[in-house]
Amino acid sequence: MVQGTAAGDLSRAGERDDKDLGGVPAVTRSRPLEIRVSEIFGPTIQGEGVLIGLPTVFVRTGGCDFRCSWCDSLHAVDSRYRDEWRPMSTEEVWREVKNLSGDKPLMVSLSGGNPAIQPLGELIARGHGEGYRFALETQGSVAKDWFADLDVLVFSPKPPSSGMGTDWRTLDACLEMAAGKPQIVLKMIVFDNADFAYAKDVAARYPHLPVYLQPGNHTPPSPDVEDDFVDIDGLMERMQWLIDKVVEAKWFEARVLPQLHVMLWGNRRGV
Ligand SMILES: C[S@@+](CC[C@H](N)C(=O)[O-])C[C@H]1O[C@@H](n2cnc3c(N)ncnc32)[C@H](O)[C@@H]1O
Ligand SMILES: Nc1nc2[nH]cc(C(=O)O)c2c(=O)[nH]1
Ligand code: SF4
Ligand SMILES: [Mg+2]
Repeated sequence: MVQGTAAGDLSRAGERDDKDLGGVPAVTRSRPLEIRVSEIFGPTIQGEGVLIGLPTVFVRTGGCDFRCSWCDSLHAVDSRYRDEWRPMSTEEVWREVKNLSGDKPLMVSLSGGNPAIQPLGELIARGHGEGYRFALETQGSVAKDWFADLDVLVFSPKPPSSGMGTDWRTLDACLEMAAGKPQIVLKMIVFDNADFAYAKDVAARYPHLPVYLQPGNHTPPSPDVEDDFVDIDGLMERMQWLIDKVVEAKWFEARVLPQLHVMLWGNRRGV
């Protein structure tokens, strides 16, 4: 299907492969949009945030417009690993999801990398037709019109420790795109006091959104190292510190959750 959007339209960023001549598409797209996939795995449990514990298949897309200092999924971010990423049609991704779930509808989590830079609208429509549900994890740096078709949208704006900035206009645009159907939540990673203050600021800006706070994993995996060491004691200390902060601030609407999959399986991929 031809996506007839104007050049520079943020809602379609990353979906164009036609030559652009001053806003006039010179080549009509003749093949379906392809999704850049790093890995598809599951069912496992959702380890983070509002859907924690729910059996889920993950579609992790390749490529990200951010480079967080502590990213735990560099194999889906750093272009050094792009040889591992597969361009797949919606139908191919869909077949793999169905195969993994044994044809029984369940929650599909779209993560990455930044899945918002991939053409996922058709996949969501395809899955909905068969009773599957879709959650998206994104930092809120790219807005897409298909956000409105999701079931759950997890915004994870990045705190100071990540080394990334926040473009509030883009975050606002993402929220506007998603207005209506999806359940929208904030999931914020906290490593230190500055991150905690940032999380409070974001929550104050969007007071209608439920807040999930997640202690940062200071031992994220390196894609080049086999050893998947995780400092669980350190994670639990940070978790307790974060709970103390929440209680001290009387922030009684916030929920504090660990990364359950990291506690269970460490930094292993595909779980
Ligand atoms: C790998 S990201 C992919 C989706 C999207 N790019 C994003 O950041 O929301 C999925 C989730 O993992 C979180 N995350 C990444 N590295 C982490 C770390 N070292 N400790 C805790 N959470 C982390 C992100 O903040 C995000 O909420
Ligand atoms: N079990 C499990 N839960 C997760 N929640 C968010 C994940 C992610 O990397 O996006 C993730 C993941 O990789 N595994
Ligand atoms: S935005 Fe998400 S995937 Fe991208 S670098 Fe940050 S944590 Fe990793
Ligand atoms: Mg992860």
